[in-house]
Amino acid sequence: MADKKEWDQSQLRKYDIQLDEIPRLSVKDPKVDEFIADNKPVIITDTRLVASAERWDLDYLEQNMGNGDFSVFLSRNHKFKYFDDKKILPTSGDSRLDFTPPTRRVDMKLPEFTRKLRQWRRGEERMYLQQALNNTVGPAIVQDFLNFRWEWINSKQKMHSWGPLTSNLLLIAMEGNVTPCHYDEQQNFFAEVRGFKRCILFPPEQFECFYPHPVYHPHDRQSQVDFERPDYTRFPKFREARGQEAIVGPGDVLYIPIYWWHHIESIMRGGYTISVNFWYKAGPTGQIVYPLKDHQKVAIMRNVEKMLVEALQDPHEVGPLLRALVLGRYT
Ligand SMILES: CCC[C@@H](CC(=O)O)C(=O)C(=O)O
Ligand SMILES: [Zn+2]
Repeated sequence: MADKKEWDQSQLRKYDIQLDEIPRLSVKDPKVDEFIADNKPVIITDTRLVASAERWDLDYLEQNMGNGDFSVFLSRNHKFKYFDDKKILPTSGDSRLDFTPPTRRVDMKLPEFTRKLRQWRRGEERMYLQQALNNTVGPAIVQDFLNFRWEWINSKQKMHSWGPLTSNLLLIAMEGNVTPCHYDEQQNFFAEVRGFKRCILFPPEQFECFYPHPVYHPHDRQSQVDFERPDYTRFPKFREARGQEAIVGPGDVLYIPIYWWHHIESIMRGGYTISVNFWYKAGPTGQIVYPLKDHQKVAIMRNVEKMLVEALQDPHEVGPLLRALVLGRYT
């Protein structure tokens, strides 16, 4: 008898997007390495990568996380759209450059976070704990962390010539929380410890469907498209987006390839979720091979944008200059 499904479609938010399935492969399947080598998403089951965290729940974390401060983001809705506060320009009087942060970050001790989580009432700000695991956590958690299956993940890092591990983020989300569509410039092994998260991914070649904010903007790398209410007038190519989705559950590891767009939501009415990600810098480019890969073109576009903003100083001159350069000449 197939085990009862642990979630149903009513717990997923409704989007008008064409979606296929992300393949699920056992860690023993050699095809796993083909997917990683091809920078294609895959869910890897039975890795035991974070098995030592299986006992992590709010009580255990409360008792063992130590007395450090943890970064908790607060949002007045269910979206936690990342922004880089180092890119927020001083108020310039030019309203086009003004930025209103959609969330705010506070420091919390873990007992305060778990208490607020238990006492949360609709209408209150939602919370999302996002904290790099470091040595300020308690000794039991350090032990669990050291007991991650580092030999497996290190072998993947080596086999695929990735760069160094940059961080492991501990993610504790409330049910229904959404991290809107964005890409990262790092390879990511995304490990689900508790609860269920729906992950929707799109390849870098669909860049034109997602209209990311400009590189100088605090929302750099984040899509401007609101999946719940897409503005097809401003973002017509969003209709052409075609993604792959999967629901990750405890013990699943999702490979999110560098530069791939991803939207991740903790399913509604599924309780809080706990995830740990493993971000790696890209490996060395080595010999440039043509035709260029799509993510390389994204990197080139980023460099052109950065150079032009630097050279022109006024970001509003970038559009007109690029139009003058392209229209009637490269079109
Ligand atoms: C801050 C990182 C959040 C995470 C998505 C999620 O689990 O909500 C993600 O985007 C990633 O691991 O790259
Ligand atoms: Zn991400």
